[in-house]
Amino acid sequence: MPPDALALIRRAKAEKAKQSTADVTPPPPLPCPAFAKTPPLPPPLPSPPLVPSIYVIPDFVSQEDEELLLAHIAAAPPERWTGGRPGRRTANWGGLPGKVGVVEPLPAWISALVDALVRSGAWPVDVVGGPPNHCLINEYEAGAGLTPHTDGVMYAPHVCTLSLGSDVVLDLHLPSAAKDADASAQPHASLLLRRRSLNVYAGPAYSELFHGIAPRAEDVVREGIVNLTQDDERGEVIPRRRRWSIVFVHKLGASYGGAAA
Ligand SMILES: O=C(O)CCC(=O)C(=O)O
Ligand SMILES: [Fe+2]
Repeated sequence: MPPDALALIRRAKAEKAKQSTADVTPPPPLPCPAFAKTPPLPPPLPSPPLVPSIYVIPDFVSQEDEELLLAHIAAAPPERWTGGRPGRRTANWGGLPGKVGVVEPLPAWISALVDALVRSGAWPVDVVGGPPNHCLINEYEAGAGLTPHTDGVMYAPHVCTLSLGSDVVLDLHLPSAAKDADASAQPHASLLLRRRSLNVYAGPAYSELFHGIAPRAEDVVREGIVNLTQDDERGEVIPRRRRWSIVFVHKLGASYGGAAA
């Protein structure tokens, strides 16, 4: 081989090595959202029967913080995500839902949100028995639904859910109706979850009601939605967009890296 061909090969190899080092250099970490103005927990919603202990806090996070949260979600490694259901995929932090021992602490950007939940009163650590130790993120394609379900006995009966990216109507079903219901069944009551709002449900609302999302391209602001305010225009049609929900729970008997207590 002529000497200049050898030199060319060496240079190409060196370039390739440089390139692969560049590929594995991680991008600079995204800043944590500030959550500077999270509003306090309002009184529970005035309830029809069997919908006590439900709160919806509008504008829980600012637009800037929503953008940062979505950037963090977009930066999550693909292996975090599990799919399978049409139109929805989920990612978990703090160990897998079925594993009682929490095998990882929450990352800084999620911990910052946990601190905001505790500060605002939405997560009463003493009542729940500890801070949130598991975080689940759902990503819904526009119009996708969620079968009515309860979150189960593995968690303390207190959940906070932050809605991002789109407004959606969440339906609440009585257990008797929910047993055979699909997501499109007539609900007992509904909540309008605006983007950036926080939804809290606890106690009987956690244990006794099923919650689900009907698959549909748009929601209509209507009676039967129990958290409407004077500002919500009755009859307004709200097209669904891609939506993310960040769900915080406290897995019972869990400890970082340890076995079940
Ligand atoms: O997306 C939502 O608001 C509800 C999510 C939910 O119920 C769940 O992940 O268990
Ligand atoms: Fe749920």
